[in-house]
Amino acid sequence: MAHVSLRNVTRIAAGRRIVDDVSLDIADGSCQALLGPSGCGKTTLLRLLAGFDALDGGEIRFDDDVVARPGRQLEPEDRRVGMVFQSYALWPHLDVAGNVDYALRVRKVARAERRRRVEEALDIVGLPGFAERKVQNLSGGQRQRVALARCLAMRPRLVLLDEPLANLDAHLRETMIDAFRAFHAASGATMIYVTHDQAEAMALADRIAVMDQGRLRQVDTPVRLYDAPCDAMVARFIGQGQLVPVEVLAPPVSGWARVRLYGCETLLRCDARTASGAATACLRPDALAIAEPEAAPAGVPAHIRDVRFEGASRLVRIAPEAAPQAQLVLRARGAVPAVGALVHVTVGDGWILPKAENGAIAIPQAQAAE
Ligand SMILES: Nc1ncnc2c1ncn2[C@@H]1O[C@H](COP(=O)(O)OP(=O)(O)OP(=O)(O)O)[C@@H](O)[C@H]1O
Repeated sequence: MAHVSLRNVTRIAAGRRIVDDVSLDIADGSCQALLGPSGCGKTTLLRLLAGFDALDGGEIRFDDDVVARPGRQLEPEDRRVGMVFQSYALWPHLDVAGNVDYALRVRKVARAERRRRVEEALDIVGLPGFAERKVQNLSGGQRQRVALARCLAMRPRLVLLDEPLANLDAHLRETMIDAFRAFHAASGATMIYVTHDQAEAMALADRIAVMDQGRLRQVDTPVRLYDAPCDAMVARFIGQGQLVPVEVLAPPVSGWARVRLYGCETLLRCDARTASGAATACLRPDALAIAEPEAAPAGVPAHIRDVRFEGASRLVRIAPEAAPQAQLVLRARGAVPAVGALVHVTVGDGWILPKAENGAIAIPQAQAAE
């Protein structure tokens, strides 16, 4: 286990700051996700942690050890870091036990201890009895479990995972999330999990760091990220957030402010520093609902533009009467009036984005997991 600390970490490539002044504390034994769109710098940050790339500025520490700073670079093999990649990186000519055992043999761990660790690791990842199977005959999910077992057997203090489920189909991904949780519980290692899939990050991580263009936008618990995004990028990226203009009518009371939204008054959650005046709110499809027709008209009058059947629910696109160009999406559970019908849309929940201070984005930098 290790407490990981990054201070002003910067990596420059081809004249660009592809990791730009990243500071982050990751608590001992926690699972930290790095989440962001393609090209935002997550893999580069992971490579800096592993020691595959050198940084151009800042410092990385594992507990009290400085493992990287400009001019000092601890070799990857001396960092006690385990890696799990989307490509599995298994030896095709070895059987399952041979793969799990390989690095232990290189490190000259005693035979009895090796056998015990391999057996234990295969049990934890759900592959008991697979020791003598050839890896070529395993499915993608089983191969990834072997890669996890190999990592577990090494007892690393830090495990770096780079999109480990990207090659698996949706159903397998679900079951593998349980395997990762078991892995994390059994190893007690600090985990840093890179993904562009927010559902994966939410299901696994204690904390999520959202990255964009080399920088951290928000570091928070999954619940806080969903409920209180710090800016427009995070709001849109997480949970299909939709940004709408509102007018805050009065200063907030106990975290709620009265706002005017498309001509209707409603209450939205907000930061205590929210001021009256123009603001932007984040509304999620699940928090909007079509009012019952027999109820007294309340909510935002809007026309139904489009309905998409999704099995358990319908995704409904609406255009507010007060701003027909603005389209909002809501998720409805029951029957939906026909396209073109006028309905009233109620807002069950919404969040007013904090204002940027002095042109900079107000980033909540939550401390490492308690
Ligand atoms: N050695 C390099 N030289 C030049 N540019 C690089 C180098 N390595 C990465 N980049 C660029 O830096 C940016 C960040 O790359 P990185 O692979 O870290 O992103 P990512 O968030 O992991 O993306 P993905 O999810 O697509 O893997 C990209 O624009 C990439 O093209």
